[in-house]
Amino acid sequence: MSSAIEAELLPLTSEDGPAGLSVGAIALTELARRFGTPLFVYDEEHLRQRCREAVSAFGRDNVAYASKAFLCTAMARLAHEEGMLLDVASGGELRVALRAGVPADRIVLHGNNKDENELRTAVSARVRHIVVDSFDEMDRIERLHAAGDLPPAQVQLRVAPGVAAGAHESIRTGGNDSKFGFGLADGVADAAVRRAAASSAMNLEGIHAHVGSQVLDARELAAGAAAVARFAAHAGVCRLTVGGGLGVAYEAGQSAPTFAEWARQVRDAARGAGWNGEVAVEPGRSIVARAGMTLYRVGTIKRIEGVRTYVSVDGGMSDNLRPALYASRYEAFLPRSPRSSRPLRARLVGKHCESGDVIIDNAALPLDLRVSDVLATPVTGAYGYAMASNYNKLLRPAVVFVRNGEARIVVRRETEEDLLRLDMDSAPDGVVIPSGVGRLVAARHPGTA
Ligand SMILES: Cc1ncc(COP(=O)(O)O)c(C=O)c1O
Ligand SMILES: N[C@@H](CCCC[NH3+])C(=O)O
Repeated sequence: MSSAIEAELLPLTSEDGPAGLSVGAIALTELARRFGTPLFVYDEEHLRQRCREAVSAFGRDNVAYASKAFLCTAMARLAHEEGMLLDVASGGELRVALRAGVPADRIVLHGNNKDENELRTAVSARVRHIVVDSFDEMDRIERLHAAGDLPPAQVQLRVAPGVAAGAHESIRTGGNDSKFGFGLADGVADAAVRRAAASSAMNLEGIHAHVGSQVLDARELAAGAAAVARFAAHAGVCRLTVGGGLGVAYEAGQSAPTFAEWARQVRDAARGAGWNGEVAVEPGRSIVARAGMTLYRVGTIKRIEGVRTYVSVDGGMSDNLRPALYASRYEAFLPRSPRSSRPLRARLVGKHCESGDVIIDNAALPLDLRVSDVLATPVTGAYGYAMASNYNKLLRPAVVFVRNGEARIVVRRETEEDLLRLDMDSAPDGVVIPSGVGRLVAARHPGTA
């Protein structure tokens, strides 16, 4: 644990040079200087390579990038250019994908509680298919169809196969006790197939399931695939989607299956269960996690004799919620000296007013770490920016793509003006109205107290 950061945790174009670690042929310290911190940096070449590997393992029409892991128009465009479909899980994600120019027939819509607007937008845009999650959603699709001139929706049915996997309880989805999908165990999935097949508002093309996320053993994904494949074969549909879930290494010593291994395992499992068609997947984390890292600046180092050392950086749980939510582990290193050994033990924390604002408990760090150093946490490309918040009114970081010596901001850093723009009681110049706010609200919104 005192050794230098492992190359397997860094983006593919990482190189050690006189200015320290570079990604996409730009030194990370230079990126921090130019764009400020905290900063999300993505290796564009790495992103593209992961997309290509996934497409080559599963086939162009069988792999959708699960955009919930990280989405902006640049990412949507990149995944589309590399031949992937795009999985969106809300009207907002759908909007970004369409704005990026991804054709609707390369987009699939998910969600356990899609509202009428989301469904109307998806059906009228003619997305490739909608993954239907409940009978209430079928009611909505039928109402929309009956009310207007919308075509029948192309649908797959999400089932809960009774197989759950994943690194934490909160990210396991496929069990019988799940908010997602029609249960196989209680026969509800059979009823859903009968209803969808009989409805003139839906064209039932397939069965879908997703057992969970951050799964490092492909056999667990294969077990889920077998359960859902058996059902799909019996349902007589022509498409089978087994979701995402392939894990990544976050710490030294971990390893994850390749896309080719995942493909082999789920295909064999599906075939063994009587499914003769193709198998589609929706990887999110495994496309983007290792391509991205976060750069912070160290602000304070507090040594408590006989207790521990705290190292505070300028971000925290607002840009990486995963440690607080799932006890997820990360590593950290100094981009100025990536080969340094890391014998110092410290709790790496953020700047939020909360003791649980821990990025890495017991982090391994170099002894010469000092205030104002740029510190990097690798493998933050998935569900970092995507789950970022404004807690304590911190500003969401900028996101930069780097490639061949060029860096481009794909999402700009939030500004205080952005925050105030949503605040209905702040004056136009950003000065908060000091008194009478309650009366003002009442006058603007009749009916409020
Ligand atoms: C339906 C569905 N597909 C795909 C994914 C992507 O999962 P992952 O990022 O683990 O690959 C998820 C999230 O876990 C999901 O719920
Ligand atoms: N947000 C989770 C994964 C959820 C996957 C989406 N179904 C994570 O950060 O690991």
